[in-house]
Amino acid sequence: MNSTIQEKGQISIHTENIFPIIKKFLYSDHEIFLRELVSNAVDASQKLKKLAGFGEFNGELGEQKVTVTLNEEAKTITVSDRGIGMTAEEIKKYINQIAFSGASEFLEKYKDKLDEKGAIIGHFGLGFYSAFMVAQQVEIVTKSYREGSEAARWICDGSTEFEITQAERDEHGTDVILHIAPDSEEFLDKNRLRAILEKYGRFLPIPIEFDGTTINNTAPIWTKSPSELTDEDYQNFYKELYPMSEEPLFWIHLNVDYPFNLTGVLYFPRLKNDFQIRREKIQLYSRQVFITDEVKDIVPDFLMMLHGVIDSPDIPLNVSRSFLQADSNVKKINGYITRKVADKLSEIFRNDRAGFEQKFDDIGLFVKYGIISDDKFYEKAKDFCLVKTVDGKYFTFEEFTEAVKENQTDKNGTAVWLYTNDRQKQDGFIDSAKKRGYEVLLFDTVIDSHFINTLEYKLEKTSLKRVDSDTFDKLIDKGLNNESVLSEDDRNNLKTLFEEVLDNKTASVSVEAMPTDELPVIITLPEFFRRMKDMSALSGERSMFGPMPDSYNVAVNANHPLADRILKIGDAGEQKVLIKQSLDLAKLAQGMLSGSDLTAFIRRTVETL
Ligand SMILES: Nc1ncnc2c1ncn2[C@@H]1O[C@H](COP(=O)(O)OP(=O)(O)OP(=O)(O)O)[C@@H](O)[C@H]1O
Repeated sequence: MNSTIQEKGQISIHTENIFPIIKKFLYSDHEIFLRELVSNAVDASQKLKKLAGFGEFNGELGEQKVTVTLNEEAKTITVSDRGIGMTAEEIKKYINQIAFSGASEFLEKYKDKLDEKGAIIGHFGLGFYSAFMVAQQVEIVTKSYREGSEAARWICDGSTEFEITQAERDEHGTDVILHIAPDSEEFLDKNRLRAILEKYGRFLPIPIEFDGTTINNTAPIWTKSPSELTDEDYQNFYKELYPMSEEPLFWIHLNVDYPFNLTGVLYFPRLKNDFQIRREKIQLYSRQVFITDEVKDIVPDFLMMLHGVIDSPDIPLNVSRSFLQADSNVKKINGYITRKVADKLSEIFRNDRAGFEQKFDDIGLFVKYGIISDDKFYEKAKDFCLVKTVDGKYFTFEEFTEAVKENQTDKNGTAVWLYTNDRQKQDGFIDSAKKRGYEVLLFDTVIDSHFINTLEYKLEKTSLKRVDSDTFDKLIDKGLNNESVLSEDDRNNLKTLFEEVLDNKTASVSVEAMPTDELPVIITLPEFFRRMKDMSALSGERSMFGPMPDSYNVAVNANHPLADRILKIGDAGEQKVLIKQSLDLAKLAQGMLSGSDLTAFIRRTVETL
């Protein structure tokens, strides 16, 4: 080995010493040094393969792979490739100038954001110099692929001074040797290194060898053409990504190269009702290098319920997250993915309606979330989004509008869609609705209260009412008033009697002429207030609707024989008991009776047996 110093020099950069800043800046993410060095090694290998392909390199290509070696005793980590290598001149140009200026430019640009942890996607742009986050000295031993090149060694200890000497090396390629600093010895651990390599490099296009094994799949399915792939390939890849998950429902292969470059495979997981815990499963890659699985701001919120991989070199990685949302490529990418997802769902809907219905319980949450949050998605989804009745029948919006037009249009020409959010609790109300031939929809997922609002806003002349929000004649008010068998005086009397027993200022009492086969008293929860309450409960906010009192209506059926009996009963005590009993029955039907009220009700009922 020739150790005569050929050149010592000073790297000219503006920042006096950028390394402490690098350390501070990337404090939480030191491990990315390995991603940067391995990516450089992969790039160098691919460049040589390309040159050989063009006929510009006729030497021995050798097995193109990148090897990572850990030497715990010497406290070094070495990244080796058999790529294009560098001449001493190229080291000066690429490492001393480009890499250094790249690093200082990067820091210059983002130093205002030093405290904003994770502000920059994947901390891209730092490249080779990220080695100094963990190394006290970095050594490069390299030989260019060009014929007659001499090997060179570059050493730098993290100051702006470097040294270049001649070196011994038979084959073209580069070794980057990191002499790990005392405060970074955590990286001198085999398992830790393997974990980092698997995280960032599991789909790199050149084999990465570590500790005798290859850690990566060099040709993940998103880099292939859909025509080469079978369903099994997609399913296997899903298992590779998420070994613990259930099988996906279906998938979309993304592949576009104009006006931006993007490939990927997105999977529809079985979501059921738990969309919160399944978020952040999409992995973002840039040319097969893992960047992040926090794709918020890159992918529309509702699409984050999907799983899979997106690979795009056109997503700017060295900008802060707030910039990202405004980036025109990111906007276009969002639009493209949304469109592809909607098209896929539409295709399944058209080609296999039965299969689509079967899957809808799993994807309904996703489709509804999309409809709520994205107008463009709504424009497509309105034709395939389904609503389900309590009898298990599925309808599109248009089909349902048509199905209920005849029987569920009120006197103002508004179609009324009835729904339940709890078929057990609202069983009596559902039953009454069905007796009248009404269809009752089932809206019992976490986002249905938002979905209902969106539907009402989007659909023309349609209102949605929960089955227990009004008495049946008013729920769909067709303007056909039942005759009351009671006089007006009797009705007023009855109202006062009930108000006295009820003794609740937030509830209102009305006496209505209902069919005799309806219950004597019905408690309804007005749609508007109930919805406000539901929404504020869902958002968890203490909004202006904060802890709202239960507002409900008590409707006394004037035509029920009990009404007449109550009025005619001589004994005031007995009258009170009868009113109390009928009120409690109505509360019971609404699930509103509990605690001491329920106990008292049971005692009273037992006494009458
Ligand atoms: N293993 C290597 N073999 C050959 N050349 C290399 C190798 N590593 C680095 N280089 C050269 O050094 C240059 C600077 O590397 P650096 O990682 O700082 O930036 P980059 O790879 O160009 O960009 P990025 O910021 O995306 O990493 C590279 O462009 C390349 O020319």
